[in-house]
Amino acid sequence: MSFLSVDNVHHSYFTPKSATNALKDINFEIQEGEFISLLGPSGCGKTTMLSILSGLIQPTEGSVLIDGAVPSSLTSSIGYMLQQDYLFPWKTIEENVLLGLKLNKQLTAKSRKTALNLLKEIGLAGVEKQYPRQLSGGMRQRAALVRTLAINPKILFLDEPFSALDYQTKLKLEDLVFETLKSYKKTAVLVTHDIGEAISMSDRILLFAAKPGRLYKTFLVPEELRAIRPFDVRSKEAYSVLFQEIWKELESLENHE
Ligand SMILES: Nc1ncnc2c1ncn2[C@@H]1O[C@H](COP(=O)(O)OP(=O)(O)OP(=O)(O)O)[C@@H](O)[C@H]1O
Repeated sequence: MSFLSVDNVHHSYFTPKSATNALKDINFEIQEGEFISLLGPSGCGKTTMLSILSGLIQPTEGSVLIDGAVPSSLTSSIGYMLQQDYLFPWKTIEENVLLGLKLNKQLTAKSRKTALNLLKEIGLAGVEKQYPRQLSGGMRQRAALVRTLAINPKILFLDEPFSALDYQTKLKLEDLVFETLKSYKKTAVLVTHDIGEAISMSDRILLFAAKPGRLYKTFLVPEELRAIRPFDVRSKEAYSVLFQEIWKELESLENHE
């Protein structure tokens, strides 16, 4: 059995005057430890898919199972990393990082030590007593990642977590997040508009199309690219080949709109 399964999911948004078919006939599976990207044009249902996977909304039809259970956004088995870091400005980095543990009643001497060690591992030693405003955007996103990992979630949902960062910081953080998630053997689903980011971080890419939102095509990232860090992936020939292939599919989708 797969770690995560999506069976015949449909989702529509209803307003008094209209109904939007946001997702139609979605079926896919994810294995434990896999890194999957959801890629596609604006409005193809990526965010809706992520909200359904994380239990934030219920699909109009169909079902999702994660580790045998219906996902719930209220459990600590699901972690998020979003475009904004959502650190509390009045709390120190240490307090922010430990907050999830506290709220989930998981804060012990051991879990505290693990979280603070992770902060060091991720290059944030010495900022524990500082406030978010004293840190750069990239450092704040790293702190947000530690806060997410501290609760030891079974799966992480990453909703364009690098899109608000400058290009250099984004590339560095892609490497760091990739290496951290691989070393902790985490399953992850990334929503992105960036083909390069999807190829360099993922094991598989699910390309969605719009109107109605649907899973259009799946791309398996070649083994040789999966074994190396994202920055190095970008200089490989297999990367350029896959980039062109996905680009052409996106262009043909736009021409059919
Ligand atoms: N709360 C809502 N009410 C009504 N329609 C919605 C709602 N949220 C999304 N939609 C519609 O559902 C469709 C899918 O939207 P969704 O945000 O999931 O796509 P997306 O691929 O994440 O887009 P983007 O890349 O622009 O963020 C779009 O047509 C959108 O307008």
